[in-house]
Amino acid sequence: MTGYALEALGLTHAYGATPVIRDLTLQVAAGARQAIIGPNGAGKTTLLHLLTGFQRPQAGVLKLLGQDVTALAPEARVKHGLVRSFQINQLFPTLSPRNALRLALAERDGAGCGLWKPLAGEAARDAEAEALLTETGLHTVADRETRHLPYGQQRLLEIALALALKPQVLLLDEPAAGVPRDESAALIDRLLALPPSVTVLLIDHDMDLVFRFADRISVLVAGTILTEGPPAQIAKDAQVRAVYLGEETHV
Ligand SMILES: Nc1ncnc2c1ncn2[C@@H]1O[C@H](COP(=O)(O)OP(=O)(O)OP(=O)(O)O)[C@@H](O)[C@H]1O
Repeated sequence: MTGYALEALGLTHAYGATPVIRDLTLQVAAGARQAIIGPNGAGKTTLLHLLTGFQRPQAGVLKLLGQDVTALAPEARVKHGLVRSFQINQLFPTLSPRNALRLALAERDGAGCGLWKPLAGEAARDAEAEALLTETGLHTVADRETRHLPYGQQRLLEIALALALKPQVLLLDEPAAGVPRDESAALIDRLLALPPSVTVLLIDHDMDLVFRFADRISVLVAGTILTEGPPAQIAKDAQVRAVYLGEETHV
């Protein structure tokens, strides 16, 4: 065992003849709060697709808890514990957080349908749903229709749904994007309180969030990791500053 929850070793990916991810190596220690930042077009979305399995690398290996998962389909990676937070447009707008979580938990356990195993494990799942509601602070709005929730709470529900899948590694793709300022502090507090047993890899543009959340930052530029280290080191890195010079975000 290497002590890494997630390892991408020599990943390479091109769209047609254009290489977008170039011999990229990224190692995320078990229990880490690691972030990937990078300017527009650096390859963050492509990397996310390679990690989740929605795209296949042309070269390289992806390991989850030391096990090679490069050939696994997205659903199989989820079963192995690599989970990406759900996207808002995948939420059922008329379901409440409580019912959305119950549904996700039943689906996870293969109890979503089939009359022959009606209430199997239901009480345990209900208790799990309540725990997730409390953990994400959604217990106060547990029975409101999702479409009526403030946007920050909708994004928390995405994270609760991801946690329902019992991730070993949780991938967060811009979890605070579009969340109004007055709601984002509460969202960040919840992210900071995620269970320490879950390794988190955050991919984001939002420097306030990244620098508050991460204990390690990897800087992706032109498809490869330019540099990485603790936030204080990245903040004063001349190369990183040069990459962001002229952009609105300040490192
Ligand atoms: N499906 C595609 N076909 C061809 N080129 C693509 C495709 N998707 C992305 N690209 C190109 O690959 C490069 C990296 O894109 P990607 O979206 O991965 O970067 P990003 O860091 O997520 O960018 P942004 O921060 O702007 O979302 C860009 O030059 C982009 O134009």
